[in-house]
Amino acid sequence: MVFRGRVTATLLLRVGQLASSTPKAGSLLLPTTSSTTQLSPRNAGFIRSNGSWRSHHALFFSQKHKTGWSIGHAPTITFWSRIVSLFHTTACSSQGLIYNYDSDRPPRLLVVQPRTYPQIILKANLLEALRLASSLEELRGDKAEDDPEKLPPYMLVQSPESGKSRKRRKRVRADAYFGSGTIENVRTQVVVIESQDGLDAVFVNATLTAVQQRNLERAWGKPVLDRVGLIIEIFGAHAETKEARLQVELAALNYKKSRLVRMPSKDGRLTFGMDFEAEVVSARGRGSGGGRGFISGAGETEIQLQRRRISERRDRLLTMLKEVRRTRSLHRDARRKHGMGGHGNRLPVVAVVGYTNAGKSSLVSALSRSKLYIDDKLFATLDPRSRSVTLPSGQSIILSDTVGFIADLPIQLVEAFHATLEEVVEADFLMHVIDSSAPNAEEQRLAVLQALESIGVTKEKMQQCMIEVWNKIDLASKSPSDSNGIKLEEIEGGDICLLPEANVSGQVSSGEVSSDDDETTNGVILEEEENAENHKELDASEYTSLSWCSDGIPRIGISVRESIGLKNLLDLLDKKVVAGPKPYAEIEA
Ligand SMILES: Nc1nc2c(ncn2[C@@H]2O[C@H](COP(=O)(O)OP(=O)(O)OP(=O)(O)O)[C@@H](O)[C@H]2O)c(=O)[nH]1
Ligand SMILES: [Mg+2]
Repeated sequence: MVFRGRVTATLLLRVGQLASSTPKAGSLLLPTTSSTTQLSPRNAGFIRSNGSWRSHHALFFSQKHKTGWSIGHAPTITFWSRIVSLFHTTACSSQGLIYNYDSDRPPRLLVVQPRTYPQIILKANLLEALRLASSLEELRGDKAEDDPEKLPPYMLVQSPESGKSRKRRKRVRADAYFGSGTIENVRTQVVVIESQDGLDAVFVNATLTAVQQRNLERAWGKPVLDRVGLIIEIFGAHAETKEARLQVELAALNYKKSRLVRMPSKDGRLTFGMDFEAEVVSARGRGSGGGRGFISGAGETEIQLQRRRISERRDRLLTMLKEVRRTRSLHRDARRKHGMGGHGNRLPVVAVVGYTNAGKSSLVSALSRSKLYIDDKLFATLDPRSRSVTLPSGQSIILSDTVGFIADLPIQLVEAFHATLEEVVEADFLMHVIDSSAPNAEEQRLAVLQALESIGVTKEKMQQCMIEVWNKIDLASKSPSDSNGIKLEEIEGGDICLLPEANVSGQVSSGEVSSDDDETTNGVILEEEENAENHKELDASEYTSLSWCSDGIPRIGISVRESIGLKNLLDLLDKKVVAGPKPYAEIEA
């Protein structure tokens, strides 16, 4: 047995060959994927008497590494259990990064979705919001999307940013984002849901300023998470490696820095931080020391102190990240030069990019015949993983699975994950995976292209080095969002609250709530028709063979799940890699 490093951080255990059998209640599980195995709160656990996992950490691991479990022999259990309980204690006390929830009891959220037009985009946005909200729920072990009844309650509300007419747009209220009618409608629903099922927080699927967030929290009497905050929180919950955890913490710090608010601390004193029912104050206005005006400056105001603390932590994180990245970069270079089938030659790297949940990891796994972590949830992959693949011509390449993008990707995450995303910028070729079954596939495609541009991938590189892979063509003709227990028929009225189907009775209250909306429906229909042209459902058969986008990027339709089109894709990739970076039309000519 070998112990290295600090006990609370990482414990490396040499796990012997343990008896392998069906897990029994009370057994301690240890992963045995290799002789040296990392034991952390997420990869060791007990089985309860009813057969379920004792904690979500263990469940997390069990989902992720379906192979390689062993059951410890009885005499070793007491020893191991002490170690494991130590980790459980550490893990169970951990909290969210942005919003202080107990990781053992992720928050129950009410999703507030501002309306977007046309309806198909609203459907897609709402589905995404629900998936984001249930990402934290999944930590409990429930898979909300498998069961519509477990979807969080949601409300469709008037959007100040995308009203039905140009006149209504840009009416975002600087102090509270929404209009007073909408705020009141949400408040009513918060009270109803709270009294029935309990409610911890409200998730607004939009980007809010600190002041807007604080005022909404006051109006609704609940903590409010905006899109950026929730995405960072989900990254935090899914981060596994040291680098990912450091990067997420950095993103959370960047987010918090711009949102320092005054709040009651545990001892009742008002202090600065990020929390519910806090008060935004200016740096000078209410500082505990330093006086006012030109005589200020003696000592440090409270907000300065908090900012300094954040900056110091940020510097520490950056130093730690630098070290972790240096090691990873050395490994990467070694792998490129010698590792996978090379004779000292650098293998071409193909970065697999795309919207989150498009099927990137599934594709890399299928092409390389290896097992990467695949899950039907947003941001399943946070660390780049590389696998080698031999193309039909005999040329070997490295496929690099990457973190997924999302529309309105928080800038804090882009900055923090800079090094991870650098792999994409440096890659020789890009394989852009698109979920062709998504109702807003085209919007997702554009969001990814925009994100790629923002991290430094030039348009020229996209045209010369990219292949578009339209995945999930087995689903493209179905409409998955319709079967998710989401009801949208009633969106023509005012703000509506919809609960998951099992609870809907008596809760659909479009007639009872007041509305900010003073529009006639004429404008809606016209605009929807105009836009609908651009958002036609995809016809799967269109893409089963190679075709070209208008900008010259080759696109091909596949289904990883049904193994359709994978051979064609390899042939296309082969052509592209052998020809080198040039527009596909030139390769064909
Ligand atoms: N129906 C269908 N499902 C697929 C296909 N390819 C992948 N999936 C499913 O899509 C879900 C997401 O797959 P992943 O490979 O984890 O997606 P990803 O793009 O790596 O997602 P992130 O890492 O979260 O960004 C999983 O449930 C897969 O089983 C396909 O061709 N057809
Ligand atoms: Mg993935």
